[in-house]
Amino acid sequence: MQWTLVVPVKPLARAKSRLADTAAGGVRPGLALAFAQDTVAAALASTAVHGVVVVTDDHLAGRELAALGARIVPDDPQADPADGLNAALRHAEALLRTVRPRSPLAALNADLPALRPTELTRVLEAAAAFPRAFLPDAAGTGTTLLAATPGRALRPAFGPDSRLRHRRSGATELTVDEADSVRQDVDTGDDLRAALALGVGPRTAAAAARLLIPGQ
Ligand SMILES: Nc1nc2c(ncn2[C@@H]2O[C@H](COP(=O)(O)OP(=O)(O)OP(=O)(O)O)[C@@H](O)[C@H]2O)c(=O)[nH]1
Ligand SMILES: C=C(OP(=O)(O)O)C(=O)O
Repeated sequence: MQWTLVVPVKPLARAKSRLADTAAGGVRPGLALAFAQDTVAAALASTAVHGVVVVTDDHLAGRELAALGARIVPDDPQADPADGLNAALRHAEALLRTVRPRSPLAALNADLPALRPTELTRVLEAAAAFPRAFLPDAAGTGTTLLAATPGRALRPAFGPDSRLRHRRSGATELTVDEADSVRQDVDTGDDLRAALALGVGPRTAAAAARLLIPGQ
């Protein structure tokens, strides 16, 4: 099964607020962009991925991620800002259904800088067995990937406690061995250290080196 992935990217100036104690305001946008670049590059390298659609209103992120091979669509201009992420995913899903109605679709967070293509392939292959399925994040309360096979709606419920909400929505919780890099989202300084220990992509490695080693 060849998946289309939808990767949501919040405007970089507002991104990664929970990393404030690790990265100052001036460097956070660049770090968030590096996470998204490494996530999208790894996703495009998965043999189970047909293409990546980035949903974002951020012009710089759109330009840089298009350069990697992603297609860019804007957020829903009518959306309630309180539900920005899920509204953006539903909007991209609706657009995609008109272009590729029979494609399996998965939403993937943009903050997975350690993502390995082979591990993503493993997760998508597991998801193919269920109408809707999701992967909990490393912290155990959130979600990093939500998948829907052809003919099924994603029905995204990302945000605080999304693991519970996705489970209650009837999606199957995936248990996949050797998929730590797909679970390791980065919201906090501890998450960033865990991702660095797993091994991050080149853009995050460069951005983190500037961050953690002053003067470099
Ligand atoms: N297109 C789009 N993506 C969003 C929006 N809000 C969040 N995202 C993306 O959704 C994923 C999870 O985002 P959040 O955890 O809500 O935000 P974050 O910037 O990663 O971190 P915090 O600011 O610390 O909450 C990331 O890939 C974000 O870039 C939105 O309003 N529009
Ligand atoms: C939006 C989510 O991700 P994060 O952990 O980045 O808040 C989520 O887990 O549903």
